[in-house]
This record gives sequence, C-alpha cells and structure tokens, in this order.
Amino acid sequence: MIILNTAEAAIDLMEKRSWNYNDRPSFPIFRLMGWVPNVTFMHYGKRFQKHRRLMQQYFSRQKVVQYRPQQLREAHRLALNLLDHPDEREAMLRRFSTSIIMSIAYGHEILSDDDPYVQIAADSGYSLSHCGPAGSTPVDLFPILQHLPSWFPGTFFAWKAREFNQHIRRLYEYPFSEVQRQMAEGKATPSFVSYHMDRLHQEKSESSEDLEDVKGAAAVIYCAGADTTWSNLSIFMLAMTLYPEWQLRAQREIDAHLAGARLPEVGDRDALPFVDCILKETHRWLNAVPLGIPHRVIKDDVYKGMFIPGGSLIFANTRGISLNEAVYHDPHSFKPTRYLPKAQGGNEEPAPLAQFGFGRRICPGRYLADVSLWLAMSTILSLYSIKKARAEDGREITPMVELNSGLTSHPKPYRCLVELRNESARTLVGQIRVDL
Ligand code: HEM
Repeated sequence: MIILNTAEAAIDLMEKRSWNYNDRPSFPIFRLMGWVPNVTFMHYGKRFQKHRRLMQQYFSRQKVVQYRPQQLREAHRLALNLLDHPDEREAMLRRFSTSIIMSIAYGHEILSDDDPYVQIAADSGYSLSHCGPAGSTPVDLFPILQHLPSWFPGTFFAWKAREFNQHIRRLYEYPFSEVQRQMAEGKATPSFVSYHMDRLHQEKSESSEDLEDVKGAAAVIYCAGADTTWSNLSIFMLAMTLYPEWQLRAQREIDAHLAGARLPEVGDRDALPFVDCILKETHRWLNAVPLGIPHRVIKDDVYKGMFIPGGSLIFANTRGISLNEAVYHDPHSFKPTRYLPKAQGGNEEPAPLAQFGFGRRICPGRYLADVSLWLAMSTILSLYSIKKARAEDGREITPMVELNSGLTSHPKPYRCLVELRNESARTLVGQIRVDL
C-alpha cells in the first residue's frame, strides 16, 4: 500500500502519469454486496470508459446547470425541514442529498418518510458505512477469505456483505423498473435513466448489457453522491456550531447583498465570496472521503528515487493533503479567511483540491455536488443561527470533532440549535412554505 500525503505527489502520479495509476484494485466486498456493475469499483478498460461517458454526458459542468431548479427547491425544502423537525437534523440533511440524487437519477420526488425510496436509500447507505474501509478489509487483501466459513478469522465483512446484498439489489432493481414502467405509460419525468434509455432506443442498441450499464450507473450515482454530500453538510453544521464568528461574517455578507429580501441563488455566488470560503474550508477541515478511494498501479514505476511495484494499492490521502502544515497554517482550525487575499486579512492559501480525487478517476459528480452544497449552505446561513445546545443546567455543550469511518466518514452524533435569525428570515420561511 502506498499513501500519498501531498498534493504534489498525487498530481505527479495520478494526473501526470495517469495511464499507470488509474486502475482500481478488485473490491471483493463490494462485489459480494451486489454493487455490479459499478464504475467506482471497475478496472480501467473499455467498460470503465463507457460508464465514465454515461456520467460525463449527464454531469458535465455545462449540463449540471439544468438541475439547479431541483437543487434550489430541495435547499428550500431542507430549510423548512430543519425548522419543523429540530430533533431530526441529520435525517433532514440526508433527505436533502438523497432527494436531489433520486430526482436526477430517476426523476422521483421524495415527499414523505413513507416513500419506499427513503428506505431503499437508508438501507444502502447503512450497508456502505458498515462494510469496513474500502479496499482494505482482510477479505479485500486476501480474497480467498470470502470462500471460507463465517467462524474463520477475517471473514466477518464477507458475511456482512452477503447480508447487505438484498438491499443493494433492491436499489439497482426497484427504481429502474419504476422508470421503465413510467416510460411505457408515457409518464416518466426526465432523468438520467430516461435520458439514457431514450438514447439507447434511438441508437437501436438495447442489449441486456446496455440496460445493465444504465441501471448500474444510476445506482452508482446514489452510492457515490448521496452520503458524501450529506456528510459535507453535517461537517458544515458542526463547523458553524463551533465557529460562530465565521457564521456571523458570512451572514453579514449575505445581508449586505440581499438585504433579507430573498434567498440566495447560484447567480449570487460571485457576490458572496466568504460563503465560498466556508464551503472550501468545509472540504478541507474534515473530509467526507478521508482516504479517497484507492487506485491500483498498473506497472512498476520509480518516483523521486522510490520504487513503486505494479499491482500496489495507492491512496491519495485527502486528510493528509488537507492538513499539510507546509501548505495550511494551523490546519486543524476551521479558518475560512485563510483563502482570502492578504489585503483582506487572509493568507492566500490554496483552495483544497483532494476532496474529489485525482486523474481519470476524479469524481464525475463534483460540479453537481458543489452547487448542492453551496445552495444548502447559503440558504441555511441566510435563515438560521446555528448555536451550541445547552445542558439542563444551562451550560453550553461544545460538540467533539470526531468522525465515523467507512467508505465515507460522518461526524459522530452531536447536538446544536438551529434558530431563525430575525424577522425577515421568518418572512422568507413563510414564503417557502407557500411556494412548496
Ligand atoms: C461532496 C460530495 C462528493 C465528494 C466529497 C465526492 C468524492 C469522491 C472521491 C474522493 C472519489 C474518488 C476519486 C478517485 O478515485 O480519485 C469519487 C468518485 C466518484 N464519485 Fe464522487 N464525491 C461527491 C459527490 C458525488 C456525486 C454527487 C456523484 C454523482 C452524481 C458522484 C459520483 C462519483 C463516481 C461515479 C465516482 C467513481 C469514479 C471512478 O471510479 O471513475 N460523486 N467521489
């Protein structure tokens, strides 16, 4: 295993020598779980390129502009949900990211907790976060273990994966067959699946492999997009709880621009540079995917005098890169001003770049995720004060900064208060209620 702890090394190898560093290892755990086909876990090759194209056609920088109305609607719905369900903050943050993904992948709008898509998403999310570190469980390292009985040491995650298989297959099959049914009835809402099914139909290319590829690509959008976005939002709320001074500064910026007359839209982004600094710092301070997803080295190589054997697992260590003291001053502190020009009291530190990975494996959903996060953060900052909760004796409770680990990482449960900021926030929330 090779761990890259600087952006320089990750760029030198995974981008500049990408031909040699963009394979993936086999992930027997995910295969047992039923994530097949799934571009994230595919070896580099023709089928991988086909899947990347399916993604690229739908999530390019130009194409994602058309999903903004859905994202804005969900950001407003999130704002209402945070107010109406104060004890279910995490569930509501998760609902936000799941709703965007489900509506883009399958054209399905989640309106209530009884929706079967909510359960499907929750079961698959649970499976993903309880399957051990990606590519590094004993079964990943010694695949023979997957064939041994459950009492044999090191087989635990293989048996877990088999148990989760039913959840993952339901994620693949149920929403896809719903879209097929709606298309046959002429009632389908435009989505990733309907777009590619129409395309295949026009190209007269509807082999079972083509259909499996669209089905798998849609499921991977959920697998890769929902938990990561949710985790970033949870990190943001934690940071706002712990660092009220930055929250206030962002709110002053928003008020100066919008004067409480309306909520932010993507068109306001250039006028709100400090909100952008908060987004960058959220990515850097704690990471939704702290170790990235491992790549595999194809052939022997030498880097700065070090021998790298072909077949090695290679990790771009997002956490290490984000906390590099040679690049970021006082890296463990959440300090959005670090990105500002020196003339504005900043330190001109570089924007974080490891959070979406590197090279030809770079996250294809990054443009979509960026807008979802920005809209959710700027909407929440416009309307709410996020504060430390108080214990029964009135003392403030300071949350701990701790993450769970899995393929994606989340802050461990913490408490905070989300309160309407002022009268114009109350009016704006009233308007959202009417509009939705
Ligand atoms: C804040 C949210 C997100 C974060 C932090 C994130 C992070 C990542 C990272 C670190 C990787 C591994 C890159 C590498 O191997 O070098 C990745 C891969 C991937 N992401 Fe994301 N992602 C996010 C949102 C999304 C969304 C919204 C989608 C779908 C629309 C998506 C789809 C994918 C896919 C399909 C891959 C696998 C790419 C491949 O193996 O070629 N991600 N993501």
